[in-house]
Amino acid sequence: MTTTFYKYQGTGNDFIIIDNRLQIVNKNDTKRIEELCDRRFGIGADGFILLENDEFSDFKMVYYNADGKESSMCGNGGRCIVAFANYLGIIDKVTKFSAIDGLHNASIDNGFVSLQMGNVEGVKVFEDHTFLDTGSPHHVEMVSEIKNLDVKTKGSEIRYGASYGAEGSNVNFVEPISDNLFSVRTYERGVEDETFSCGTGVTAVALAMHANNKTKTNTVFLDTLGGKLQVNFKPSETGYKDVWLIGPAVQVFKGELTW
Ligand SMILES: N[C@@H](CCC[C@H](N)C(=O)O)C(=O)O
Repeated sequence: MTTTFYKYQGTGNDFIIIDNRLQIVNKNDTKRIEELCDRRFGIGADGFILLENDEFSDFKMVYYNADGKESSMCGNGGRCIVAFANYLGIIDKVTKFSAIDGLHNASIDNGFVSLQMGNVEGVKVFEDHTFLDTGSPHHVEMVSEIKNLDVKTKGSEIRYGASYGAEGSNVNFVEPISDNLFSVRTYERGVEDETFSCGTGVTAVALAMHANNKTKTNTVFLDTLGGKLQVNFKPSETGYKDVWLIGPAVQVFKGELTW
């Protein structure tokens, strides 16, 4: 069967997106999804996303990592699917959609998508790193000379390290540029490599920098390999609330694929 697919990118984190409102995709075909995400034998992407109907909101996002397995929340994917829903005419400028971690408010203006992330509780600050869940699990570690870091090697050691067990964690390295701007590089589980940007990752970095008193502002800018993102938040009694991830989401091309 032939299906139209769309390629989107959000600060260089790239996704294959399919309108699956008619349930045309075999969601258990892990091997096919992995093949499509392969950069040499497929279309190439960090993740694969289905847009589906939802009973309680405008649409549902189903997210798979490049390894073909369904995973936890994807912030950049969330921003891209909002742009896709707007392109399809399912939504106008403001929406509420459902993802694996619950309902998300979002809006789109001039190609920029603001996505409300879930409240974050239980930020764990350790001596040399911070761990928190922003819809996906994130290890945040401060480094110097981030430009020269071997993110793939160092990230995979931590991701597979004893403390994160079989589930693993995404791993973010961060270097302050000023008190509200941080340079970030991320190793993503399920891609098993550095990606150009990770939305739940930069959200985790912004909150971790606040929890560690590295910033005093509630608006933080993050420089990634693929561009700049903004995270707004408010401290709550148990963590952070009103957390918003803001940045561009771009349709790159569309094509046809067969299942
Ligand atoms: N790129 C994503 C994160 C996707 C999920 C992650 N790889 C995981 O499995 O935890 C983002 O933008 O948040």
